[in-house]
Amino acid sequence: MPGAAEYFAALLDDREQAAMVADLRTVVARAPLFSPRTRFGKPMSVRMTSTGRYGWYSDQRGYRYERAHPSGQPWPPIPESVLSVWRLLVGGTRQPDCCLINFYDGAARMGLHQDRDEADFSWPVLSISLGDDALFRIGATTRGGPTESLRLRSGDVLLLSGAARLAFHGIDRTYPGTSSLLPNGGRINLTLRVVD
Ligand SMILES: O=C(O)CCC(=O)C(=O)O
Ligand SMILES: [Fe+2]
Repeated sequence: MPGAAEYFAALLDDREQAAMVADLRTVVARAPLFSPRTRFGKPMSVRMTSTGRYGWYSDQRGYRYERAHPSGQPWPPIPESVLSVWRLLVGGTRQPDCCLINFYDGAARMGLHQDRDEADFSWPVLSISLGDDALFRIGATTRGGPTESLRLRSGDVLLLSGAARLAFHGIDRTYPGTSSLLPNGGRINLTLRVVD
């Protein structure tokens, strides 16, 4: 893995994962999942919503953070079960402003991209995987370089900091049926970021 990408395999035990999923159920009831569009107007295969002061959003005007869900309601607060992982790995000096919730059904994927809609790249990006396994690919900070693949499993946590903060990364596929955490299957990824 490049630079300072840190991988914590099975950091969350079954009980912690189940508690997180219960919290996320409450979130999605208030701020339903939606399919953002790319700048070309094509709906993304991943459905998403957010919690925190900001939510990540995309449409023909491009990638950005918004203060409200598309419904107009503010995003729900980031669940404590999720914040505690940030405190453990990043510390308590600052909280994340956004926890993006990505939901992948069996066909969803995410192309190689950098996370660069934030103001200060000295804060890491923390990513939590729940549900079905996924094939994560990570490369260098320039497009087109060599990449490495890693199978992310439920309860795994990834921290992209330092040289890895701007590494290109994406999800090539998920592996349906590899986890029983989510009753209807699929994969959830939580991405915590400091925005401004
Ligand atoms: O699903 C993942 O593991 C990665 C998600 C991601 O890269 C993002 O939302 O920016
Ligand atoms: Fe990303």
